[in-house]
Amino acid sequence: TETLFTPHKAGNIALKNRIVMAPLTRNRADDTTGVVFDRHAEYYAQRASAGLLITEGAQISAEGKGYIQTPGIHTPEQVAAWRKVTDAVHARGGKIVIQLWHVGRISHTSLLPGGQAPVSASAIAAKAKTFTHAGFENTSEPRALEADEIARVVADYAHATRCAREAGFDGVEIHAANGYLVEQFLKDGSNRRQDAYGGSVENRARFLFEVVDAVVGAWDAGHVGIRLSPFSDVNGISDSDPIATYTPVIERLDTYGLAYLHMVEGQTGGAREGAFDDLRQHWTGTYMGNNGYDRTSALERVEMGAVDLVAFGRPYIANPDLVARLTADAPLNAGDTATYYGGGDEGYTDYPVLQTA
Ligand SMILES: C=C(C(=O)O)c1ccccc1
Repeated sequence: TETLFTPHKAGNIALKNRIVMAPLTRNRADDTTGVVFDRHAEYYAQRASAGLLITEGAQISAEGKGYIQTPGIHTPEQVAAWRKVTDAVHARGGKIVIQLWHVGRISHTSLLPGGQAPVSASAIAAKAKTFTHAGFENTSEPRALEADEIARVVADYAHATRCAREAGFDGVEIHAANGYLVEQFLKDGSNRRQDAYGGSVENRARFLFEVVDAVVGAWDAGHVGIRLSPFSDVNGISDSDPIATYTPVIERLDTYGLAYLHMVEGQTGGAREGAFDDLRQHWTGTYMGNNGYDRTSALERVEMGAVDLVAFGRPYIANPDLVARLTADAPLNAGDTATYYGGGDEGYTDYPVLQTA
């Protein structure tokens, strides 16, 4: 039978086990250039025993940046820096994809070129905060993208995909979750457009599918995953009927033959709530479940076929050798929340591995 520790092929990506490192923003990249450092190669390589690593969100453009010290995947310097990470992970037999991120309105004028306003589906400010040089601040009032600007944003996703391929990644994950740009179009609480990108579910999903078409077109479906969070209201996002919105979206995504669907099962990093198992029925490809998994629930949901892969977030911050610990049913290190975001090696590359007897 399939267990947490048996191999699995997710699209074109062969995984040695079902354990995935979920995307985790850690705010340790160079804030001016968006490049990652040697410590990033060490951090990801330490965790290479995972079946799949998903990097922290990496912005696809300067406009897509929403927090201090998050990395980019859209300039030659960023590509060269990420190359060291993929080489280090591959040298340890690991597989790694990069999460393509555009924050939309979850940003601040101080983080954007020329102090410009963040962009979104509509000019509706999020009830959310972000990390700026002044601390934790309210996100800025966004402007609505003009219809004729959308093609440029979609092209930025394709460009970032080509950069990811050049940097040696095994694939990309489209960040379509957690209240960022794609969800700002898809969910009805943040999209009041009167054009072809607003109103009906089909119109609100138009941007999502233009992004999927562009990313798949820049590589191929088997190297592209997508992350959704239908039931999360993180970052001030909301949808009045997630089942009505996401059922047709997932049915149509299923026709692409993507590498995987990564589902945040409930509130991001919170309650496991919402009918995610109903939505799963519309997906025939590889399904990656995330949110609050522990060893027992991971083993159970893989063995009953509820999920194919399990993405662990916080456990991977403090346990580089999570696979060994889950295999041995060993205790896990607790994470130090004070060093989750920002800083250097402390609380990043210095967590201890299990001492084998
Ligand atoms: C990229 C994030 C997400 O997807 O929620 C994120 C950003 C900042 C802090 C935590 C998480």
